[in-house]
Amino acid sequence: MIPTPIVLASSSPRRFELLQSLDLNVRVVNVSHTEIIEKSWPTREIPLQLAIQKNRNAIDTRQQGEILLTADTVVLLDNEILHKPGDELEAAQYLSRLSHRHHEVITGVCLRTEEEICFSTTTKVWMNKLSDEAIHYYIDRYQPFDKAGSYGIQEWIGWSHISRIEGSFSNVMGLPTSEVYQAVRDLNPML
Ligand SMILES: Cc1cn([C@H]2C[C@H](O)[C@@H](COP(=O)(O)OP(=O)(O)OP(=O)(O)O)O2)c(=O)[nH]c1=O
Repeated sequence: MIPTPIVLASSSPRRFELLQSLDLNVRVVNVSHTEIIEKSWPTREIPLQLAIQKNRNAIDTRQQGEILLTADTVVLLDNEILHKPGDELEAAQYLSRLSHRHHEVITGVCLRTEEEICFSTTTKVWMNKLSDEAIHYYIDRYQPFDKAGSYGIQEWIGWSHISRIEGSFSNVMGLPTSEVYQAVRDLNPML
């Protein structure tokens, strides 16, 4: 396999690990991006638009052949976006809203060389009932303030309280790996 160089403009350690698991050659560049959500965007399109916005705003240090990759993950519940919680109270509110029902996780991804491939992927997630005790235990121990919807499927709460998903697991963690791999191949036929 020819290691295609990916320039990851993201501060998410999960995205870095997931890309590395694809045996791709990844380097990370700093991001200092403020997300601006425009009112005209349909709710379900927000993660895609944010991924595109992050891509446009990233400081482009690409060498020839490198692919600039950006992404954005949100939780969608009752047509409302749950981003990262601002504090413990909001984290607890999000988790009690997610308890005992299903929701969607949408990740927008944007890859750019001379061409651009941008798309979004949706995963449905079924959360069991979360007691107040479980919610407070999870927030205290795992501090999920860097996670959309205040939870990590890859952490205790996911292993113990998520009964089912429909779609990609890695998408919930921040990157739909098989679709990213296909897009990388489409941009680089040498792979
Ligand atoms: C729902 C869920 C989200 N997440 C994470 C993925 C993302 O890192 C984060 C959502 O925040 P994002 O705004 O998508 O990404 P980020 O701020 O971490 O990184 P950057 O904008 O620099 O690329 O939530 C999990 O790790 N597990 C989960 O189960």
